[in-house]
Amino acid sequence: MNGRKPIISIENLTMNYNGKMVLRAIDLEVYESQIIGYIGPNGAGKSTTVKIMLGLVEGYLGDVKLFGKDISDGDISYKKRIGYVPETAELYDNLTASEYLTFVGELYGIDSEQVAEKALRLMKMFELENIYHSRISSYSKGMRQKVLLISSLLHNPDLLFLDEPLSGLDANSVMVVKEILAQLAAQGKTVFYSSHIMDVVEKISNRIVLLNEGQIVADGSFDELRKQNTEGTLEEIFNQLTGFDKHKEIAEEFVSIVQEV
Ligand SMILES: Nc1ncnc2c1ncn2[C@@H]1O[C@H](COP(=O)(O)OP(=O)(O)OP(=O)(O)O)[C@@H](O)[C@H]1O
Repeated sequence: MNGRKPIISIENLTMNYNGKMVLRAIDLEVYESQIIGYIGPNGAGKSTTVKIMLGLVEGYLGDVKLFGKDISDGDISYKKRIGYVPETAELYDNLTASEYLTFVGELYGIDSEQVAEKALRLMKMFELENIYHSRISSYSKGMRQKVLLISSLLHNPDLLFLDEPLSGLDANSVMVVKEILAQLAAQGKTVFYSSHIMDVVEKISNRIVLLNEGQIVADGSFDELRKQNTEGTLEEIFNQLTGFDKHKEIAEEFVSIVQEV
């Protein structure tokens, strides 16, 4: 792609859990400034792919390179260039956001005063400065999500992995976060984004990768996917490419069981 080097380069990635093939020879190259919407049915293998890239899952076959270096070569310095927002995070409830974010920033080697100040400024942008010194246990779901997002960005990473990053956010906050991601990408950052919310993926990603049963079954911009498929929305393309057309029957049967009393 224009002679640029890929930020993520995955070749022939195969993963097997106790004899069950979860990833089947995936090839994927991701370039800077791309916002990848990584989608697929439950159990398709999305989290497994991300966890392998984060160095959290071993035992895979194939090659995974981040920033041009093989992640299995023992040098984990690449992790300093990565930010990660997991779907379900272990936030330390008994800490305040100030304590938590300072702690995370220090892990990334940022001076504690500097990180505390940066974290407070970022909290202010989300109108959370008043609770900066309150325990996270008192936060709402959306507030926690914002703290997680801030924590993933404190060290100004080049590659951001996000799992349902808009989960729990109100409509206004969604607009802000979508814009933040777009602007980060415009600055040359790469965003790898897993979500089940199709209309958000449709709008936010400049490239969509659809995984089904451990294989990539579609890869392109939303417009490209729409041209290749007869269906209109991303939700409909998703249904079509994953061979799912039973939502009405399933709902009818479900409701009829509910009514059996
Ligand atoms: N540690 C594990 N041990 C055994 N099997 C696992 C493990 N982790 C995941 N799997 C299996 O691998 C498959 C893919 O799981 P994965 O979590 O990657 O899917 P996903 O696409 O992220 O799904 P979801 O949309 O539900 O989050 C599933 O069948 C799951 O049961």
